[in-house]
Amino acid sequence: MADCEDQKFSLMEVLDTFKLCVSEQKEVYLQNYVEGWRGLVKFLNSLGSVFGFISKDVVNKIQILVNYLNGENGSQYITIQSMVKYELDNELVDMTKRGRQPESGSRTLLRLHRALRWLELFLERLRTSTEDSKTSVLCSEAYNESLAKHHPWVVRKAAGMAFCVLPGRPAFFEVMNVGPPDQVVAVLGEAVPLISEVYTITEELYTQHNLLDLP
Ligand SMILES: CCCCCCCC/C=C\CCCCCCCC(=O)N[C@@H](COP(=O)(O)O)[C@H](O)/C=C/CCCCCCCCCCCCC
Repeated sequence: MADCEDQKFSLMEVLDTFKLCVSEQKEVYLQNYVEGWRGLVKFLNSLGSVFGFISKDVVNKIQILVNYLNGENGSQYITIQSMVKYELDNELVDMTKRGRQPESGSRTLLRLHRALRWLELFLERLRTSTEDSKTSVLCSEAYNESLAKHHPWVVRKAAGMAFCVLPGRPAFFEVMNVGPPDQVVAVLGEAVPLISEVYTITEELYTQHNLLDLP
């Protein structure tokens, strides 16, 4: 996991990983999903230690999923669909409160899934932003519309403080390593629907199995 902490972020790489996430049957490959998040963590790490508590949480969740993928039942974790089926069939998911199975793949992925919605909303705002837009505002609007409702006060407060030190839009665009702003906007136009597709497939799966409130 240490290697994903130092490498340079590339939006194109993240995009390519999310492209590979969805099969023709509209299943989501867990390995690619995790790789996509690894790429995003690189970006988070480039923002400095203020974002360390967020990065730590994501890395921890990635690691839980990687352990399942590499574990003895790894073949059940190839797609998000097979993971959910396997864990439900084998009563590996705590449905009402955290107990015997506090870190099932299904509940761990749900946390990243909620964060993916934040990402979708944030990138769409970034795509349609103007030169004088503030990334902290775009970020907190996207957060309040998605993840915030799942976080306690103290986490919301810490997140709000971190948003205040986000770099401005030009620095943000530069870190993406895509090229001039019009190219960044074009790539964001490609990225948002891809992320949205992964989000929608997962949301439908979790709705179908009544898993959207896993503790
Ligand atoms: C091209 C531009 C790219 C932008 C790339 C952004 C990269 C962002 C990478 C990660 C985003 C944040 C992911 C946050 C995951 C949070 C998961 C979660 O909800 N965890 C909480 C619940 O977990 P359990 O206790 O139930 O296991 C946990 O309590 C949260 C802890 C950390 C706080 C999370 C705050 C999230 C703030 C939203 C993201 C801000 C990132 C700003 C970077 C632009």
